[in-house]
Amino acid sequence: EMYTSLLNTKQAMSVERKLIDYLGTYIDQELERLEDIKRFYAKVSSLHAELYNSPATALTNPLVAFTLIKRLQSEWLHVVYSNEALENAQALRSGYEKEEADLPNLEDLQGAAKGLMRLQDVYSLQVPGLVRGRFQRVTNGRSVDIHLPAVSVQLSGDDCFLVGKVAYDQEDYYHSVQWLEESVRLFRGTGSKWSPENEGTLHDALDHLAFSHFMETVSHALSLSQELLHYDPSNGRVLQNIYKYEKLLASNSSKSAGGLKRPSCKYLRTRDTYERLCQTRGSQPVHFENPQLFCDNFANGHPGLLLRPVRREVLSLRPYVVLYHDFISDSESEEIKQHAQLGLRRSVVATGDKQATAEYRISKSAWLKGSAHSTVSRLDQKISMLTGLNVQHPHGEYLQVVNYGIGGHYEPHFDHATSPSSPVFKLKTGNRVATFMIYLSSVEAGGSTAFIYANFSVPVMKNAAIFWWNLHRNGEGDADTLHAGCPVLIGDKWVANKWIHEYGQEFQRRCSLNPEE
Ligand SMILES: O=C(O)CCC(=O)C(=O)O
Ligand SMILES: [Fe+2]
Repeated sequence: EMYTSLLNTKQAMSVERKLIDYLGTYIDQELERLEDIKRFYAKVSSLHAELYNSPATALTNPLVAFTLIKRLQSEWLHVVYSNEALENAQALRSGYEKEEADLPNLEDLQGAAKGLMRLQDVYSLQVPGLVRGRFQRVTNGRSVDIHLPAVSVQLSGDDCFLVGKVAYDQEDYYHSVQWLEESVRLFRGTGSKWSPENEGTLHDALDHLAFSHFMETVSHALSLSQELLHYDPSNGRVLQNIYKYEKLLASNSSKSAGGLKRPSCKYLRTRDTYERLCQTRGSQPVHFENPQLFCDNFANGHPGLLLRPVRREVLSLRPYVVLYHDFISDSESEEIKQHAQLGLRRSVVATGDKQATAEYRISKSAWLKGSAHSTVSRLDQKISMLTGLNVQHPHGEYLQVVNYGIGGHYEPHFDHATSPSSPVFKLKTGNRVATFMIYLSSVEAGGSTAFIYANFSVPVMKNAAIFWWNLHRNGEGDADTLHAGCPVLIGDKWVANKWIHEYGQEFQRRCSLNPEE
């Protein structure tokens, strides 16, 4: 699952470098082989040009006759039945096979394509812009670059075909139409010139695009007719049409088609806010408007922090969210990422009493124990000094280091358990009362942490950390903490989570029966 973490995608780059070397060797050998064949061709054809005028005399020379017979008995045979082409191809293939275990699989490709479509949606990016390597949005009828990446590439007709096909196979005609339109445009532009690397052709793209348009139109027709039926419930003609449209859709689709709307609207209730917060950071906390939001140098009265207090910024009171600037140093960040590398596995989420992967959390994560790494244990101490909380296992979970991949994200969620059977309770130290999250990297664009109901988002700020309470003082989950990691638009985002549990904090955070606190 190389698309779920940029670290793995980086490793893919070195695999391709090796493949480039194999192909280079192959081309050299094939050119040499063709040179040899050309030499034979030139030899034989020039002999014929010389002797053609007088073949009868020429063959009276036994040397000429002998070489003719030899060529026809043996030389041509060797040239025509040479194994060299096969041997060269075989060498190329065996090089490729050596790397096969490290190559992305179909799931990676589909995951990467879905990542692109996610970025398209969340950041309202235009497909024609993306295809030209630009990150653009339409504002007041004009395409505006929302970010200029340091490096970029243009996509080919086949690249777009693939993204469109991934959408198509999911019966997501909203996306397939947009990507296949671009594919058709680009394939037409190349005059259907054959390329050995391509999977699709203009024909394939047209075929898939036509069907996508058809499905889109029928479902549009269906939704318009349903609206009409709402105003005119006894209209028999409309009823009949609806029946026809539904039959058409059902015969061409296993699920009911999503139609013109964007698919996967599980989070529809919060989606618009989420996307707005990802795009614009929402209505950011404005300190002068609310004097209770402030910045200070904070030592928490702890001797360990007195000489080096941490710059604290209170971002929100409900829920209570604070940002600690420069909580960690560059070298500590690098060390943590280094330690985590080998342990990175696809991130999971709690579903019932189990842990499972999910589309709504695309990243890889690793757990680091303080007892195994002195940097981690120093961070634990510093978190403890700042928050006054007991973060020792099992009162705090091990440090979870997360690396996001292509369009990697974590859709709106709670960090605390919302069901009594949640795996969070396995530690037997209660629910996750607080979250301390450290940003171990910066990003070029995207990837903010969005607090949906609180209506603000925190941009990725390298070495800073945010802290918030997940639970009210009465132990109930605080619904206002609903938050998300926005998809990373450009960059390599790393965070580390320290989840602190209820038990062990009884004297640091007193409980209360007041559900407001
Ligand atoms: O990456 C982020 O900004 C948020 C991550 C998060 O909420 C989590 O890992 O629980
Ligand atoms: Fe979270």
